[in-house]
Amino acid sequence: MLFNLTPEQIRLQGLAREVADGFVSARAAETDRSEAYPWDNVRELTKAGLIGYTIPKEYGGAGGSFFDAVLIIEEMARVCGVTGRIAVEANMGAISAVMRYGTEAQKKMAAGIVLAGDKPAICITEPEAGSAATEMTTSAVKRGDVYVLNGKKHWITGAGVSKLHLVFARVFDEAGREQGIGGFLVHRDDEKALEARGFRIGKREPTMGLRGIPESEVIMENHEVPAAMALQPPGGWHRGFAELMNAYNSQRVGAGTVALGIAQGAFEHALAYAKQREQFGRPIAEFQGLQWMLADMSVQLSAARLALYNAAASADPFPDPLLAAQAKVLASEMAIKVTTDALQVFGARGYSRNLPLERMTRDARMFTIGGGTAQVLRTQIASRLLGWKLPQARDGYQRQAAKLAAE
Ligand SMILES: CC(C)(COP(=O)(O)OP(=O)(O)OC[C@H]1O[C@@H](n2cnc3c(N)ncnc32)[C@H](O)[C@@H]1OP(=O)(O)O)[C@@H](O)C(=O)NCCC(=O)NCCSC(=O)CCS(=O)O
Ligand SMILES: Cc1cc2nc3c(=O)[nH]c(=O)nc-3n(C[C@H](O)[C@H](O)[C@H](O)COP(=O)(O)OP(=O)(O)OC[C@H]3O[C@@H](n4cnc5c(N)ncnc54)[C@H](O)[C@@H]3O)c2cc1C
Repeated sequence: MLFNLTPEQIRLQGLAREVADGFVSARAAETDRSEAYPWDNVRELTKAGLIGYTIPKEYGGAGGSFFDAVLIIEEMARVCGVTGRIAVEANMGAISAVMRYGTEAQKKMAAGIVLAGDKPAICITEPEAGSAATEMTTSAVKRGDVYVLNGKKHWITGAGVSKLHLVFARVFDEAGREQGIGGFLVHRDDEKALEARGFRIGKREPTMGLRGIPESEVIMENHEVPAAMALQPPGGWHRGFAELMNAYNSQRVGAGTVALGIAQGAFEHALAYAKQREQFGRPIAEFQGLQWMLADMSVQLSAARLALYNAAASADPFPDPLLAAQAKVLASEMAIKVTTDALQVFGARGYSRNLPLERMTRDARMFTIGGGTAQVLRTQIASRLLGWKLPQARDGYQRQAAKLAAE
């Protein structure tokens, strides 16, 4: 075993499994069917201390590591992908960026919101800036002691249920000069009041899987954010995007872990069913065709788990970008294959909505897209392996040369 869990981690994993198997599992099918946010699960996780587990002790959390969070997430996702994703955003991504880069006041505010049961929303993607996130046009213009935000984000996980939002925007100073990309904290405590101040939730996407959590637009029209709520990483605005994305690597590992958990859950169902279902007068597990499928599933699960654990353990303070991207590509592609094969083991029953296999297959499909597509992450991996910048815009290399010449 490459990773020996500490006694505390074994306890944490056991607690997470108890909550997952004892409470979350029973509500997973209904969460998918109703497409309603599973507030009961959130309450149960909050009660167990699994929401905001990575928040430092001085701000009221357990001071857990990203590795600890991965243990929690895998257990939740094994039975319910949506709850796995909630555990990601309540421990990684936006909250981890605030806890690292925020002012005292920002940290206290964010910790209080999350520990009360909120899963923050991270608002990066725009209709015209998906993979090309640096082409975002949402602007934050300084005016006295506020920043005025204008723009539209879409596919924002939890928009409409989340209270804390970390909005990425292009920053301009009072003279209209561009400074870089930064983060802005918006607390949606009073929905109506915030709407009146130009921050509203737009239309919800009807999604293929992970249906219990909304994916919606976030629209900002002259929304004023106090300058005290600007999240400026230490390198300043011009390093803002790079440093915020560095924090985001934690969420990439988290997303990969949800994929792992879903696949692990599907595999466990398939293993049990193969021993129980009989055809030709014997258990289908006696057929070598299925034995090798089960063996391959376990091989892929082990590889993805090791890559994710390794990426999580590399955190200093955030997971290494290369390890995070490699682990997410491996886990997300593995989960599509493993859930599909697990469904196959069930034959027609797997295709029925009466069993969880079809839900797991739909849920697993997201992870080669959200959090950076598998294609874009491969380019990031290649860039770091080669030690080269690999600009993707047609004039990228010319722009790079001009920038170097100007420096
Ligand atoms: C980074 C990209 C948007 C490509 O854009 P560019 O080619 O314009 O940018 P780069 O020159 O590659 O990067 C600029 C700067 O940032 C640094 N960077 C970029 N990514 C990382 C990272 N992950 N970790 C650390 N640093 C990073 C990069 O090194 C550059 O810095 P230097 O100038 O070299 O010092 C594109 O590749 C990309 O990542 N697109 C995907 C966007 C994405 O992931 N969106 C996620 C939205 S949230 C979400 O989907 C939630 C779903 S979930 O399941 O949780
Ligand atoms: C369920 C779900 C939840 C999400 N949650 C959030 C969230 O909470 N917050 C948030 O900000 N965003 C979120 N997203 C958005 C997600 O980050 C984007 O979908 C993703 O970054 C890709 O952008 P896009 O969908 O616009 O695809 P595009 O960028 O339009 O890509 C389309 C296709 O082209 C390929 N492609 C694009 N550029 C390249 C390239 N240079 N090289 C090779 N191939 C390329 C892509 O891989 C993809 O196959 C979520 C998405 C999903 C599906």
